Amino acid sequence: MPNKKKGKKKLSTKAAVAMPEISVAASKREETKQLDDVSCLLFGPSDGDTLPFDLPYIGPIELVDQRYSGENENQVVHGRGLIVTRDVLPGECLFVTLAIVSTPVDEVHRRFVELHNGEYSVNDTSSSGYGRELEDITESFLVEQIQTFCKERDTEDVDFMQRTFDSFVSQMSSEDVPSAELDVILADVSLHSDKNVNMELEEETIVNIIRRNAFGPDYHNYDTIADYWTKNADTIQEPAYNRLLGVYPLAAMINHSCSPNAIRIFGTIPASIKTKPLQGREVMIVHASVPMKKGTEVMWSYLPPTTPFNARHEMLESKYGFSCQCNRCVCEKKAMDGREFDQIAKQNIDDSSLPKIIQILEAAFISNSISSEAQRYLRVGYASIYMQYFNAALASPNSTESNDVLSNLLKLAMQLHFSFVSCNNASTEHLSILHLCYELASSMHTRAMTFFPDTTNTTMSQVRFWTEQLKKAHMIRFGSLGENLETVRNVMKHSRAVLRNRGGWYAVKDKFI
Ligand SMILES: C[S@@+](CC[C@H](N)C(=O)[O-])C[C@H]1O[C@@H](n2cnc3c(N)ncnc32)[C@H](O)[C@@H]1O
Repeated sequence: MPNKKKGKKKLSTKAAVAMPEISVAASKREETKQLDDVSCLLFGPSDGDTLPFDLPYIGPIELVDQRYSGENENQVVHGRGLIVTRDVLPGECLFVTLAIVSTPVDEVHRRFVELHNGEYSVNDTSSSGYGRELEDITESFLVEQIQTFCKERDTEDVDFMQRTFDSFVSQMSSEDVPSAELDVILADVSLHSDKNVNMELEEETIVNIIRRNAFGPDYHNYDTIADYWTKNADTIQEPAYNRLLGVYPLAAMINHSCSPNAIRIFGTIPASIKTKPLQGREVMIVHASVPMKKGTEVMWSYLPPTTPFNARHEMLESKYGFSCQCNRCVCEKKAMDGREFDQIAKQNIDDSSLPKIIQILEAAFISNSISSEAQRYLRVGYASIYMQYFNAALASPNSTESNDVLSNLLKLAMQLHFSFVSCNNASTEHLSILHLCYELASSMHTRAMTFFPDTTNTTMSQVRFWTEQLKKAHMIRFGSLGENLETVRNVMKHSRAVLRNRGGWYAVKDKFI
């Protein structure tokens, strides 16, 4: 994406191009009622055939363009981006946007199986190694779809998706797109196809656009999905996702921070609803994950938050072409200053050495007088080690030994939880930690009931504490979900099932029992 010049420019809000049924966003933006409950996009509308709100939903956000004005040469610029137009609280919905192209999971699965004729050389324990191949199939499928859109744009009856798509491609493939056209993306409606848009895109250009702007599976990576498919008799029973890769133009305007303030989930508009162009389409729902002051830029993380500093920088440079200057990076860089945390964390780790390594890490944070803010950021970067430790503790056979070990683990877990709250609140990895802590606490409670009945009050309050934290994190990520606690419970069950049974968050894929 071009970062041409520095400075910041707020865009004017022109009326949206008139589009039947769904062209409501820009012109009505000011009066739009805050959307709190998106559960109908996750579980279907209660009346079965109407959505209780218009889509796309544009909440308290505005698009800004930092490419063209040049006020301050030293200012860090991210190109185009979104800001909030008022103060917002965690869990508030910022927008719901529709995918303009996506790769339905059943079609990708069909191609994957076809390629192998249903035969794979895998063993039961290790990763199947088919992840890269699955990614290629998915990506080329998306390229095909985009090429089809490009070809069909000249026909008389160009539909809503094609117009939106034209607009998106024009924004992404040219260095010189006038700012005013950004309103089109914000409104999720499109330029008219007689605009000067180059649709003769090389495959390489499309792949570049996809790699920087399409959104892949949320809880998973391609390896875990390929593993699941190759080891489960070619079925895609109960997929936790309907598409593997999707392009959501408005979401593609969001810049990266390693300590983000927004979080996304995906949903599907039920096929049963009456509004035709929307039926069955994929949506992305974005919520604030921390409090934001009016004018703050909306940012999320392009990488798993558990990636340590050096690895994050390499990935952001090579894939997105920028060096991150977010608060977390600045803070961690200062704290690291020649210290070897990475070396400690990279030691040959087996289950028995985990407590020692964590002890050394924690001691190193303290002995080097690392600020508590930096400690939290660093801890999140090394969270995989903590997860491994908690998993190992859970996996150990029931014993009559005292609950002290588990209780110390929960103290550590608490620190990690608070670190996620101030660094990557309600992220997939945060939810994983919370599910795990809940299991640790339950396991402590079960042991206490059998061996230490005097302590069951304490252990029960631990279970309650972690249940509450789980609920809170889910309600930030998924929104208020109405007033129906059953919906919240379902969402918690869903994330737990995805993470636990279907090889979710990959850093814990081998265990998480
Ligand atoms: C998905 S796009 C985000 C929208 C982009 N700013 C634009 O104008 O199209 C990703 C690109 O935005 C820029 N970007 C995102 N986050 C950034 C950051 N923290 N610092 C510098 N550039 C960033 C990079 O050029 C990156 O390849």
